[in-house]
Amino acid sequence: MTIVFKFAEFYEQLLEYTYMYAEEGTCRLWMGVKPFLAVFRAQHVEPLLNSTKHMDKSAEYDFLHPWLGTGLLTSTGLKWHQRRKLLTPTFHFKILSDFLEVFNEQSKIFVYQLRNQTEKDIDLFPFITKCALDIICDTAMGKHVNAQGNPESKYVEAVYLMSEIVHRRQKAPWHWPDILFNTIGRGKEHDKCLEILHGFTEKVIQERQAEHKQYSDDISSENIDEKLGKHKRLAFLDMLLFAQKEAGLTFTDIREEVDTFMFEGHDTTAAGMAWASHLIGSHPDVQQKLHDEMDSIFGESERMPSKDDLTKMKYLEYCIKESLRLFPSVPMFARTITEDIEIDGKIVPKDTTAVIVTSALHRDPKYFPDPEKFDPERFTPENANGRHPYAYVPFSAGMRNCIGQKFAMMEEKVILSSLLRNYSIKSVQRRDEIRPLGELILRPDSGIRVRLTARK
Ligand code: HEM
Repeated sequence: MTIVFKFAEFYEQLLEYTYMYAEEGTCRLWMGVKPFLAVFRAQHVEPLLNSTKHMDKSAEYDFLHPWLGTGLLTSTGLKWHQRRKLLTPTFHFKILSDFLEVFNEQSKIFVYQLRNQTEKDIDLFPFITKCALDIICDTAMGKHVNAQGNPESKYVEAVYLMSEIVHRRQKAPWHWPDILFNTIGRGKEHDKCLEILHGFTEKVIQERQAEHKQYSDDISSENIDEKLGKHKRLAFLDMLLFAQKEAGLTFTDIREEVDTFMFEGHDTTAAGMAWASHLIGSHPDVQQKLHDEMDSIFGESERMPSKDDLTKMKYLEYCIKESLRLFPSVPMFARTITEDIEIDGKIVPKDTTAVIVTSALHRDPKYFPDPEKFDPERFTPENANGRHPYAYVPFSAGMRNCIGQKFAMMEEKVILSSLLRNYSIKSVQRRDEIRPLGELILRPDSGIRVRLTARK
């Protein structure tokens, strides 16, 4: 199926085509002279993601290279394998437990910031975003940027501007060549942002490196308490610095991984929490169950959640999963097909870009009857059991799945549970009044407008 693609509103057009070709579960598109295959049925997604061959990211990710280099998200081949092996232990249970402290500290600030925002219509999205940003700065770099208290941060501004510039460039083939991007495009603005972003991470890495050096070379994850002080929490950056010698990481290697975590690790969770708040605030019956769940775990206590408490938040987990079904933070992602592959009985030639459209995939009525309905019960073990494993992939799947998914679920549970323990949420927008913008992340076009009421 060949379709000429307009450039404006890429995501909305793409979704229209997925409705038109719902029967097929795939459709071929052209962006300029470049062919794409959109894939949005579980059976067709499986051979792509469950393969060790089609693991390379498509050329559109190259526009992230100036900022992220070839860190875990954008790298391929041997480099990706080595990095993934190196970084996987970074997400092990013990470290995530340490991060719980950060999530709790930041959620306290988040809830505190909202205390003067009750009984009026507010946009919750910026509050959630800044909280997520503070969390990722602390966990990835061990750096407090205090975005929640200091909205003017140049670094914070640059993170947003850069994501926006990259996304616009991806959609505009006439800005793909560097020469055109730098002359008629936003090349100058891009480079200015880059200077701020790299300047910031470089400074943080240098400071942390100096701290490690101060205690000689024998510092490791085992003796860090003794060397850096009992209360020093480990950040991803510390893990990279520990591994630096053995893995032969250069300063730039470290910077690209830190930048990658900064990019992948906060906008995604912020969008997830914002959409979840909207859906919960639009479904009083669901919210009542959540309040009951929180009350049954915490009673009158104001203590912060422990790991065990988080495990008990089953219904909240179903709500988060159902929100990510309807509004997946990463609404599409792409692979370069590295050798001919058969999908739905047809050969898709090597070098085609396959775009997995999660937003459409997650609305297949075969697996999710009445797909637009927000129904957290879809994710109870009984209801999820036996569902096609590729029908729901908000964190992608296979070897290149999201390395941060446990971190993300934990963060979302901590922040949303704090919100629910302290406030009732009423959405003041209907779902059809919010336009989801399919940029690098799925964002609401005009924020998430709610009215909060204090519960205590
Ligand atoms: C709700 C939150 C999140 C969602 C929905 C999400 C989703 C995804 C998806 C769909 C991919 C695959 C992207 C692609 O193939 O282009 C991915 C990859 C990745 N994510 Fe996440 N993510 C989330 C949170 C996080 C967090 C919190 C971190 C880090 C702290 C993170 C780090 C990464 C990295 C490094 C990759 C690349 C993995 C690789 O290629 O080996 N993500 N994520």
